[in-house]
Order: sequence, then structure tokens, then C-alpha cells
Amino acid sequence: MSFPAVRIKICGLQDIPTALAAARAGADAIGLVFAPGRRQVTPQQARAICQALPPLVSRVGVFVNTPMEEVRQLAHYCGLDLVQLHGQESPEYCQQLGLRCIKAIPGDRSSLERAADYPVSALLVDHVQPGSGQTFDWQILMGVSLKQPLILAGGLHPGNVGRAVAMVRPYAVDVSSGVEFRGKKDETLIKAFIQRVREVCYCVAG
Ligand SMILES: O=C(O)c1ccccc1N[C@@H]1O[C@H](COP(=O)(O)O)[C@@H](O)[C@H]1O
Repeated sequence: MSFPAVRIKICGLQDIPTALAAARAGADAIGLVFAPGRRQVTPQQARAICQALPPLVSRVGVFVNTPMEEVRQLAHYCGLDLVQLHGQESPEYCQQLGLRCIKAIPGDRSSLERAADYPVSALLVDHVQPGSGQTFDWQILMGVSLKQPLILAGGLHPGNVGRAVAMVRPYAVDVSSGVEFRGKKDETLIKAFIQRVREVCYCVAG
């Protein structure tokens, strides 16, 4: 059985060589975390990475409850293509921001029921603790039809992404912890993750 090409985002990049390696390996998007935490990048780092990346690789900034004007300024300064809102941002916030948005929601039924309210380019369904390398129960997505394209995230890695794609058939997948070794992005794991997604999308039964 084959599936349409699933897009791939590699998130939490913090240096140019690894970002270029992810792009070379076939990543469709790279994520830069502006929220406080161990993967946070400075605006200057993010701008340098965005400028170094080749064309046709989406530059995504990850924010958590950041004031709107600050998000706009950072998006402009760094050259972001999209912003991923991973906090309690409202549908009105997304509407008024004036940028292409991905809204992240936790993988639970009540959040999914409210998802239709978000006027965004895509919905990213993740574990309630983002960036933690934990999966949520993908079963809750079975039979759910979302208005927006679905990006599956949370605890994905080369060993489970094939099953996740076959089960959920998302528009895209997003990974951070699952392509790290001892807390640092690992180019071999990035390549293995992308290769696995490509395999399962184009594997033809029989
Ligand atoms: O990666 C982070 O540090 C992070 C911090 C704050 C908000 C989101 C963050 N990452 C996003 O979390 C998911 C899944 O991460 P993981 O693969 O389970 O580690 C992914 O969408 C990242 O974009």
C-alpha cells in the first residue's frame, strides 16, 4: 500500500551545519525554538540559520505564549516562513497575528473537539509536554476528520514513525527528541527518520 508523500519537519535545530544536513537529507521544514528551554536559539542564531538554508525548506519558528508583536518582529528579523504556536494561544490570537500559523494542541479529545476553531494553516497534535520525546495515544486520531492539515508530533523516532504514518496518515510529521543522541541532534538519526518516512510512503504492497 502506498501513501501520498508525508512532509517532514525536523525541529529544535541550533546550528547551521545540522540544519543544512537536515535539508540535504530531505527535510521539508526545520524548526527553531524561541521558547525558553534547552533547544532555545537566539534571534541572531535563528537569522543565521534561516539565511544559510537553501530555498524550498520552510523556516518555522516555535513560540509558547509570546506576545503577538514580539512574534511578528522575530518572524521578520529571522525570515521565518511560518510560526508554530505551542502555548495557549487563542483562535483570535492566530487570526490577528497576520502570519502563517501552525497551532499545536495536545493529543486529547477535548482539544481535538476545539481544533476546528483555529484559523491556521495546519494543526500539530503533540504530547501535552512538547519537546519531551513522549508519544500520545494516536488511537484518538482514528476516525477524526480535521478541517486543517494534520502534523503528527510527540515522541516520534526512526523506530516508530513508519507505524505512526501507516496508522494516522498525517499531512506531515515533526520530530525533535527522536533524532537526538545524548541530547544533541544526530545527522545519522535525522537521515534514518527521513528515510523511514519515505520508505513507508512509497512502499507498494505486493
Ligand atoms: O523542542 C522543544 O524544545 C520545544 C519546546 C517548546 C515547545 C515545543 C518544542 N518542540 C516541539 O515539540 C514537538 C515534539 O517534540 P519531540 O519530538 O517529542 O521531542 C515538536 O512539535 C517540536 O516542534
